[in-house]
Amino acid sequence: MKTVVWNSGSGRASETDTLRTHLDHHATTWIDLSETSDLVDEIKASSNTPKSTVVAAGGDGTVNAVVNALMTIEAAQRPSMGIIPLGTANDFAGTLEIPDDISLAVEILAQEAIPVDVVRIQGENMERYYANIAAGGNCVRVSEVMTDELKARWGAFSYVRGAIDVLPDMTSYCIDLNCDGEVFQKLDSWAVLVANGKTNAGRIQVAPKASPVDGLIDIVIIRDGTVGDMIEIVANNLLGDFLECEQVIFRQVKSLQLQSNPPMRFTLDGEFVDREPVRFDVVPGAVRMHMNATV
Ligand SMILES: Nc1ncnc2c1ncn2[C@@H]1O[C@H](COP(=O)(O)OP(=O)(O)OP(=O)(O)O)[C@@H](O)[C@H]1O
Repeated sequence: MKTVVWNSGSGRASETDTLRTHLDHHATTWIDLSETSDLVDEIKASSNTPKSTVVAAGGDGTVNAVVNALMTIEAAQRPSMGIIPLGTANDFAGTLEIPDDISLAVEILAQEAIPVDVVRIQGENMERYYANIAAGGNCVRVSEVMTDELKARWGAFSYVRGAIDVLPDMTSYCIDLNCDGEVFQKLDSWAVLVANGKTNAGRIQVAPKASPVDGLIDIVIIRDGTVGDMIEIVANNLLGDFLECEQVIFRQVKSLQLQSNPPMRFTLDGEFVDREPVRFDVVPGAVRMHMNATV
């Protein structure tokens, strides 16, 4: 039994009809994320056994919504999860090596589901989950300047183009961190990434060593520096070894506590969160996902 959560606002939503032709014979319930007022209730009504599967047919925002709904279901009853990458960037699907081609992605749904980590994020009166990456600080400002027009014009380079726009006006955040007991105080920083998946903002490798099945979150802190330092980080990021840069702190941990002045805003799986997170914890193997078993 399958429930498909699709999203008429996702980048490749026009291909949902093709997906229907592949899945309709599986007695499938379809829920449009942008129409539903209570995704949790609808999922619980249609898929409430560990033998059922909830498929997120959309981008990272849709994956995020499904993960949060599934985490409200007791672990022993939690359905497995599949992903059909019908979004624009589909960063988490990329980490799980799920192909963009719909018929190939549907074939992956038949593979055995593997327990995948998710991350719990907490702040004042706020608790939620994400699958891929929480990006805070100036990354959020880059996301803000990334208009649809800029994305269409610059494609895969739109994030670099957005970073160049933000460069002259970067905010410096003074942060205190506790990474599994290792304490850092008053670090002047530009950005904090807390990663379960490897890529963000359109397949940019911001956490190349992250694995969603290792029981750890990858913390990447980009320290405050000069414009030259930032250009070096971006250039090394494109070449793939930026974790070695002097301006970068990299840790793999189970939990992170964070305080920032000024308060640091975050995006979770590409969507803005309105409250400041203060704690991140990996929840190992929380959701069984159909994926390429070699990941
Ligand atoms: N939980 C949610 N409820 C309602 N709408 C959502 C939710 N999450 C995301 N959206 C909105 O749905 C739209 C599409 O999101 P989605 O992330 O699935 O596709 P995308 O943006 O094309 O893909 P990607 O994030 O991979 O680039 C966005 O406008 C997003 O703001």
